Amino acid sequence: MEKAIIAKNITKKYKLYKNNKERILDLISPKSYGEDFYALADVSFEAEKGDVIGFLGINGSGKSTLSNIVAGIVPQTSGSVEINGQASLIAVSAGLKKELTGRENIELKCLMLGFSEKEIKEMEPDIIEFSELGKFIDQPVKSYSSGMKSRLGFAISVTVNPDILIIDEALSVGDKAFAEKSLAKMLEFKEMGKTMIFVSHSIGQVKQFCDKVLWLEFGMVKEFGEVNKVVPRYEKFINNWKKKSKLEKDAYRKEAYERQKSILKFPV
Ligand SMILES: Nc1ncnc2c1ncn2[C@@H]1O[C@H](COP(=O)(O)OP(=O)(O)OP(=O)(O)O)[C@@H](O)[C@H]1O
Repeated sequence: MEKAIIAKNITKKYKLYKNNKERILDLISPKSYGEDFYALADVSFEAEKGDVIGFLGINGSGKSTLSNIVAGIVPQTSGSVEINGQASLIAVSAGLKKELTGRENIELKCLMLGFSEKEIKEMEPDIIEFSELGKFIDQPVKSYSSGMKSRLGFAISVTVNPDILIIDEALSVGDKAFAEKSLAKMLEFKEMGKTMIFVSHSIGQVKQFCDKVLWLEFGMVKEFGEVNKVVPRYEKFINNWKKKSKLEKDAYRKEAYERQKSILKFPV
C-alpha cells in the first residue's frame, strides 16, 4: 500500500509563561524562563493512500496541534512528517487574512498553493458559489462570522482538489444545511479515494465517515486502529470521564503527564 502520510515521533513543546515579564525575559535573557508544556509527546501514525482517519480525544488532547503540524501550518519541535501529495487544511479561519476580502483571500491562498492567475480565475466562481457568501465575498474577512469564515475556508479547500484533506472542526460551525453539503462533498472525496484527516468532537460523524481513528490523550497516542475497534472503547472512556469529579480528573491528568515525562526521556 502506498503511504500518504508518515508522522514519526512528533513532539510539540510550548512555553507557558506566568506573565508578559517572564515572556520578555525568556526572549532577551540567556537564562530560560517559563514552564515547558508538551502538547504532543512522541506521536507517530501512518495513513495509507485513501485512508480516512478521525482524530478523537477530549479537549486539549492535541488534535488541532497535530493536524496543523501535518498540514505544515505549525512546525513540530521534533520528529518528522512525510507527506505524499499536496495537503490542504480546512480549519476555521486557518490561513485567512483578516484585512483582506473573501475574494482576495481566495486569490492569495490559491497563489500560495501554486496555482496560476488563469487557474485561479477559473476556480473562483466555484469557490464563491460553494461558500454561499454572495455579495459578502467582497467584504473584509474580519467582518465575517465564524460560520462564514469556515464556509470560505471549506469552499477554497475542496475546490482546489487537494490530494490530502485535513478537516478541522469544519462542520461544527455554521448552519445544518451547509454541514450536510460539506459532508456530502467529503463523502464524494472519500469515494474518489482521497486521503483525509477529520478532527471532530462528534463520535457520530467519525463513525459515519472514518475508517480509522487516532485517539489522542494529553498529547500521547492512546490507540490507533480500525474505527469499529477504537470508537467503542473511546465511547466507554468518555462516559466514564464525564462521571469523574474534578479531583478525579486532576489525578488522571497528573498521572498522564507523569507518563508523558517517562516518554520524553530526552526532553527536546
Ligand atoms: N500556542 C500555544 N501556546 C501554548 N499552549 C498551546 C498553544 N496551542 C495549543 N496549546 C495547548 O496545547 C494543548 C493541545 O491543544 P489542541 O488545541 O491541539 O487540543 P485539541 O485536542 O485540538 O483541543 P480541542 O478539542 O479543545 O480543540 C492544549 O493544552 C492547549 O492549551
